[in-house]
Amino acid sequence: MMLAGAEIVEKGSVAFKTDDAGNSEAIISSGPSQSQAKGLTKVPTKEPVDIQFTNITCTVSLGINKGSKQILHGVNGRLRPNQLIAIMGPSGAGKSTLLDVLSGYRVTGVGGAIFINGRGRIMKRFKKMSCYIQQDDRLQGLLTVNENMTLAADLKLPTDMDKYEKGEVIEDILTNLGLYEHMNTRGAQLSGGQRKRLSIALELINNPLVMFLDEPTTGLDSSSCTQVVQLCRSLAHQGRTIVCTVHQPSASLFALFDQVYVLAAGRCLYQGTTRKLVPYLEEAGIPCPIYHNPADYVIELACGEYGEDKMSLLTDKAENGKAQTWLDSSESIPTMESLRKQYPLSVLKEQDTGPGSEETSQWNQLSVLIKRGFLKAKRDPTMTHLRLAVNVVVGVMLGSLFINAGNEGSRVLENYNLLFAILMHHMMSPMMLTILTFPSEMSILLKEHFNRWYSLGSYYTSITLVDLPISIVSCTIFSVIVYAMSSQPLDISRFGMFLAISVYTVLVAQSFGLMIGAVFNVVNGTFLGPTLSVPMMMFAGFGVTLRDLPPYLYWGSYVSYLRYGLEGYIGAIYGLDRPKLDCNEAKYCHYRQPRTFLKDIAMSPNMFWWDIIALTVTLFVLRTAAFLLLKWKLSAVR
Ligand SMILES: Nc1ncnc2c1ncn2[C@@H]1O[C@H](COP(=O)(O)OP(=O)(O)OP(=O)(O)O)[C@@H](O)[C@H]1O
Repeated sequence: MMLAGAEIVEKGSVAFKTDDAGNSEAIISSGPSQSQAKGLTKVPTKEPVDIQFTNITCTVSLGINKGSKQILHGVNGRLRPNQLIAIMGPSGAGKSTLLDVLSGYRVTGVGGAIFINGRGRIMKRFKKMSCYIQQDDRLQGLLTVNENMTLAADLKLPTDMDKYEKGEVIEDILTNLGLYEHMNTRGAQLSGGQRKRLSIALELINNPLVMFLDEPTTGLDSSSCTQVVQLCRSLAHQGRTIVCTVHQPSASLFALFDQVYVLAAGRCLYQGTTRKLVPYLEEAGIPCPIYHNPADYVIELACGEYGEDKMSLLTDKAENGKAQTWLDSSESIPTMESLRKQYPLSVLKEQDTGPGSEETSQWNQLSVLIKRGFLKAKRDPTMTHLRLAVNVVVGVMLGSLFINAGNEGSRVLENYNLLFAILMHHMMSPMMLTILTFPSEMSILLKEHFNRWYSLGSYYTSITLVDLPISIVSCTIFSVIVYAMSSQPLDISRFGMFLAISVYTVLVAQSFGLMIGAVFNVVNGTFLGPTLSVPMMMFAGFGVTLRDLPPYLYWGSYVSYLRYGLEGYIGAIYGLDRPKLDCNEAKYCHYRQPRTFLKDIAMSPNMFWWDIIALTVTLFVLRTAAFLLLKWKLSAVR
């Protein structure tokens, strides 16, 4: 039991003091890193945001015939402005779920009501004033801190602001967050604490009034934890409502929060100030032992270490979050009605008539995203450098293996194998590269799109446009090498046809990879990509000619883009009435006449333009399907 007047000091930075009336209060001494975020000059000028939530439930489906699971059981609460609020609780208590629900990130299976300044939450309006920073730092690792900030400013600040004004905002934020000295460090090279601060800095650019942070201290050492929480505290005291989930804070860290919301198995055990937690527990008849960190004690209670009955006792006492007696200045907390009067609808008119879902126009988003895409491509060793290198190496290898096979009548079958090998190369490398790299891009897309940086349409168009020149350049390098080394006919129109088919195959394969990467994770995608490509190869007309395909399987040749690719190559190399081939290397030269070969493989040399049309339609269908799947995925994860 805590004695009146007793003082417990942990790590020299915080003291919990109980006065004669039994009120406990945390005293923060000048611990480390008090200097962060002394105050942004660009403080909120809009009204602070008061959040109230009632009877929040969240149920998730466990799969077909496996039923469902309720994570949140009708919790209630009040999140006041100017407060740094911690959602605490043992692992699995539902902290992240509650944060997902409050931020609007999770919508499926959610019940209850959320009120913003006394009115029912309208998501479009709420998203304009809030941001959500998830646990894993989803940053552009290839870009420096300054580049990350500049691009975010270009996407989130009005386009009529000049670069000097934007620069001032960036400087202000970076200086306050202690990142100014690391301006030129790439995201991937920052420490955990710096990455966390950069995640916060990026969202601060458009000055949100409400910030949700999922476990901002996880994985950080105690000094970085204090820095990050100090920073959040300073930002909250500038008029923001900041809500974080935390696992088990030390006493000193705990004292930095203004308000705590304790969850246990989806129910609220306590909602109130950090100072009032000890008296609350005392009043409930389960006092915090002396020399015990109250944060640790309440988590132990929430874990059920002192019995299930204590948990129910606390849930009843907190009325599952309805009780507001333990909040700061509880007697003067405005009612919903008075909040509505304080913020009349006419005040909201300005917010509602502002820019649409995103801060800037689609054109601006597209141009900024293209700029970012090219910057990343320039530095990305996998997507660009390795891709170019692979095309050169594979080109030289195939060229050496099939050297001079293109104009020799006795080596026509070898040349046919070469054309199929080229097709495989153009199918596998872009498809696998996309399947392997896109899921990591996906997590960044989810965060940035949710926080209204840009629309999905702008993002999708930008990745398509950025990749196009890289695909064309690498394909051209490969084609020149292979075409020359294997001595294919020296005719510019034939080479043009060969190159066009190659580029189309790369683009179609990449779109196929994008469809898989948008829906599946790396492991499943790596399995599915090659597996689904096998039927495409079967129906290409290479192993089994199109003539020999059973009639009931003929449809397969229409959906296989490899069929159009192979037929297009044949048209380019052996079509256009190609004259007799040389027969220098063998006495018997069965395929001296290209016509004989075309008859044997059952392919028409005059289908080139049909093949191009078929590949164009396939490309359009797959690109549209990938976009729709991406759109579905963005809503399905929520
Ligand atoms: N989509 C889901 N399907 C099934 N169970 C889920 C799903 N999402 C969350 N859960 C379960 O709900 C419970 C609460 O999860 P949540 O992530 O909110 O907990 P938490 O308190 O944030 O935990 P931690 O501190 O470990 O991150 C956990 O038991 C989790 O397994």
